Parts: sequence; structure tokens; C-alpha cells
Amino acid sequence: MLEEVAKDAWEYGRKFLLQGKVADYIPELGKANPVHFGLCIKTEDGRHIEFGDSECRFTIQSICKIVSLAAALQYIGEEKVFKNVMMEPSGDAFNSILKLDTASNRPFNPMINAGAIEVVSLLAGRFSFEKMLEFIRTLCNDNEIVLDESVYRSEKATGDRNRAIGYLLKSKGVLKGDVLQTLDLYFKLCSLSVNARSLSELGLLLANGGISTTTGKRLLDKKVVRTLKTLMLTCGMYDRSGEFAVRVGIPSKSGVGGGILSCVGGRMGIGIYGPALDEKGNSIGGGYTLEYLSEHLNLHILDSADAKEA
Ligand SMILES: NC(=O)CC[C@H](N)C(=O)O
Repeated sequence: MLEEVAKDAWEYGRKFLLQGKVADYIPELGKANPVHFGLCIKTEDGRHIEFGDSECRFTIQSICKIVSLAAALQYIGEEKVFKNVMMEPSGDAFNSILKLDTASNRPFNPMINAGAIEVVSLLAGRFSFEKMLEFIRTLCNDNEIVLDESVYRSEKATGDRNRAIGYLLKSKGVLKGDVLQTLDLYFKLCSLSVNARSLSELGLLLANGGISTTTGKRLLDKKVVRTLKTLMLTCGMYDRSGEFAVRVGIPSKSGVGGGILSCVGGRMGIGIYGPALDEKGNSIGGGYTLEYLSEHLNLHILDSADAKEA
């Protein structure tokens, strides 16, 4: 049953690929093949379902915001993190600088660039890139995650808007560390190569409240996981997060490399790769596939809450 629905969902999502567009504002990302499309689902009871280009490597991009926030919440603590960044959906594009200068000194949330850059600044003095690499490899149960050097160079060469955000945060006294060191770590984290399988593993870890289903070890505190999932639900799909929450209702985080990481509490982790993006920067096929899965497997977070109450 799950296998069949997953296959249908993958096929359904695939139909929309030609309506999307590969990101090219980071020139190296423009080389992706828009018809690549992979889905990987890992369930709590050990099932593993994959279709299409689920082993294809791509850069994690904005999905690294989950990893940097996880590290900051786990090792620096919620109080300090949310003193520096808010928890509100911004309703603006992920790389917008607008509200940062007009509405608030603190970035609106850790899922947009300004918020993630602030979170990474908290990590930059304490955690080397190598430490963060080890952390993400553990969370994703994937030792083959490496830095994609060409995307990193491309991103660094064209990252003026992100540097502008960093300097604006510094000028307001919100970012305390070194801007270029912070940005370097941010660009490297965005340029880590994952696949749909690694994302499904991280999704499963979150679905399982922070305990690895492979080793039985707790990797993240329960409360950290709850905070991550709440922010994924409210802010994880850029300025489409509200619509996505209504239509799909699965905590998810997307990246302009084409990845989507999703988790269904107590049930499954889902990883998607589809570099053809909608106009907000989310994998277009991925969004439709998740909508299909949600509808046919009753995965909307609020439906499941209702079902328990009934
Ligand atoms: N939305 C994204 O995936 C953005 C990440 C990208 N590295 C950037 O900072 O612009």
C-alpha cells in the first residue's frame, strides 16, 4: 500500500517538472538537470522505499538551516539562540533584506538567510567546518556527505546579498562575530552534497523525536526536535510556508538545490530531489508529491491530531 501510493506520488510530482526552473543565481546550480526527480521514504518500522534519482547527489542549500539550528539549540541553547533571532514567518523571499532593516533588528526566523546567517555566527567561533560536517553526517546517517567545492566557490563568488545581510546584522550589533568567517561557514554548509536518502534519514530522526532508529541512540533532545519541526511547519517552505501548511501539513524544509526534507511524526522521514523549482524556490515536483502523499496517506499534521482525539 505505502509502496504503491509512494510510486503514484512520485509519478504525479514528475508531471510538473517542466513547469519549474532550475536555480541559476548561484551559477553552478544552473547545471542541474531539471528532469531529475527522486523520492526516498524511510519508515519507523524499517521500510525503505525509493523511486527515481534518489541516489543522485546535490547540494543541501537551505536545508542546512535545520542542521545549523539543531547544533545551536543543542549546544548553545534555546535562550541564547532566540535572543538573536525571532520565530516568526517573514512572508518575504528567503534572501530578503527588507524587514531586517525596517521592521526589526533581529531576523524573523532561522529558516531564512538572515536568520540562518545569525545562527551560523553563533556557531562559527565554536565549531569548525569539520565538526559541523561530522554532525551532519551523524544526523543523516551518511558518511559520504562532502563539500561540493565547485558549488562552494560559485556561491562564495556570487554571495554579495548574503554578505550584505551579514554586514547589516553586524552594524545593528546583532551579529557579534566576524562577518566573513560566518559567511564562509554558511556557504560551506549550503554546499554539502546530500541525496534524497540522506534527507529521508534526517527526516526519520526528527519523526522519531531525536533518537536514531538505526542505533537507538539519542542524537537530539526532544525539545530541540519539537522546535525544529515547528519552524519547519511555519517557515520551512519560504514564502509558500502558509499555503504548504494548509495543503500538505507535513513539517518540511526546502533548498534551492532541489531538496526537500520532510518528517511525519512517529511514521516516516521523506527526502526528495527535484531541482526544477517553483517561483518561490521550492522543488516543484516535490511540492506536488508531498501533497499527494499527504492526501492519500492522511499525513496532515492536524488530521492525525484529530484522528487520535476521535
Ligand atoms: N533558499 C536556499 O536554498 C538559499 C541557500 C543559498 N545558499 C543562499 O544563501 O542563497
